[in-house]
Amino acid sequence: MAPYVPYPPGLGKVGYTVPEGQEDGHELLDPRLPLLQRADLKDKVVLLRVDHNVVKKGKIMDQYRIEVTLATMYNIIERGGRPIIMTHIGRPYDKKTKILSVKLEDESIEPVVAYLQRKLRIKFAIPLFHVTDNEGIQDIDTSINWLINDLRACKIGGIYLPNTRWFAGEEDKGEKMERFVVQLAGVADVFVNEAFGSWQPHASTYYITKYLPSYAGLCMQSELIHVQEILNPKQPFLAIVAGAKYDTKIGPLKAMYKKVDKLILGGVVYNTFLCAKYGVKIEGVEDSDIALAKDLVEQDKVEHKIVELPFVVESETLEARIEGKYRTISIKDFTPGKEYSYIVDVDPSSFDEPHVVEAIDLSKTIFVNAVMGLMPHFWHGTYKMDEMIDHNRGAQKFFGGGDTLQEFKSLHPGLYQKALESPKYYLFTGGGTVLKVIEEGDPFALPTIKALIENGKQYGYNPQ
Ligand SMILES: Nc1ncnc2c1ncn2[C@@H]1O[C@H](COP(=O)(O)OP(=O)(O)O)[C@@H](O)[C@H]1O
Ligand SMILES: O=C(OP(=O)(O)O)[C@H](O)COP(=O)(O)O
Repeated sequence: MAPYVPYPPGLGKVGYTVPEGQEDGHELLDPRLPLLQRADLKDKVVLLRVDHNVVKKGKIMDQYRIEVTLATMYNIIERGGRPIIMTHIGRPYDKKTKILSVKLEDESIEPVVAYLQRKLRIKFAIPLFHVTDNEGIQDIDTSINWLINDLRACKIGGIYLPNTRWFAGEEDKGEKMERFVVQLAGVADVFVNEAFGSWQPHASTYYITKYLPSYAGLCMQSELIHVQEILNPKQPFLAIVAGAKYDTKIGPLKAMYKKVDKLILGGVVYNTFLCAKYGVKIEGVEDSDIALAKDLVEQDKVEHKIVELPFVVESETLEARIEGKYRTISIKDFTPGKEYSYIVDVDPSSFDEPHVVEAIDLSKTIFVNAVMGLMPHFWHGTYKMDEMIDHNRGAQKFFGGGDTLQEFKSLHPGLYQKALESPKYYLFTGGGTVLKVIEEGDPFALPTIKALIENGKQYGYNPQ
């Protein structure tokens, strides 16, 4: 049977709850993208990939990325679908060492499931699979069939799979991936991708679309619409990029450089840039990473778009903020070969420098994927940055990234609440994904979205 349902007569083209013509930005979606609203869900087991990557050390840090997926869950259940949900938490697989380490206490989905149960008052089952510390989970074993029977019989509200990155096949490109993805496809009838933040082509985000009729969820659609405002920004356009995920951010950052009028860097990204530009050595920054930042340095010698934050905080330890063991240093004192301990924050006073104030105040669009310092101890730079950005009342402000949103919320709860309601702010669930969209020049060229479009072709999706 065709995996698509016609639009119900007399009701909206997009969703059957929203009258035609009133859908927010629907015309900005690629018509080839199969939409959740068009999926035939009745009595189907729906494999739902979300980005609930909100757990650190066993605790939920910010529920936002769970909350924004509730509409899709409701939609699925209300239309007769039975959900199996999955997300990744953290980065258990180290690409450099190629070691997968399962941290059962720290990176389990259990806190997310507990939250969902409290919030929705329905029961979720978490299947138990054999897991080892360094090899993760090899297989979805057939014991899951008991739970699927219960799911179909509505004895449970949903199944929530273990952290997708604990499965040996999730980030593999070979036989392990093939086995995992076929097993995943075997438990469901339909796949829905709601994980805007998870653009990396892994088994649960990308390869799964080769096997099941696949659709974009409601939050995914909204993000794909809004990210186009960054592709066509009002100028001057300022991007502030910081944080720790250097390996996935550095490539897209170079594309971002071409798009912006000004760029401010912080976190590990800035440390690496400083090493590449000034020839200094900073503890923890690897030579291979510095090499990747060299292009940016060369490009900036010509275009001068990077607004350097002149004062940074050096600390002898990463463990805590210990009086006497950290100090503010000026990049004016950098000379080639000079060695520094960890650089863990930008000093808030950097944001009082006239060239920095001007870059922020004159911008009409500001994109922020930036935790400026090592949390939780070195929050001062991020705190000041958020204040300075809000000070520019006229600019359209886009914050994106799990940690970026989490810190924004915890450092400025009032401002964060205001941002949720304000037309001047938009909060993206993924920061790296926004950078990736800029690199691709098109949100529908994200690997995960291209896969959904391909899937639509395969199954004869017709947007009319
Ligand atoms: N100078 C620094 N050294 C080490 N870690 C840092 C530094 N600055 C920021 N971080 C860390 O970066 C993390 C956020 O990075 P990332 O995951 O890339 O952000 P996002 O989720 O917003 O995209 C935070 O946990 C923070 O502690
Ligand atoms: O936190 C995320 O991205 P983000 O740090 O860009 O917000 C997503 O969960 C993606 O995680 P990944 O970058 O480990 O694939």
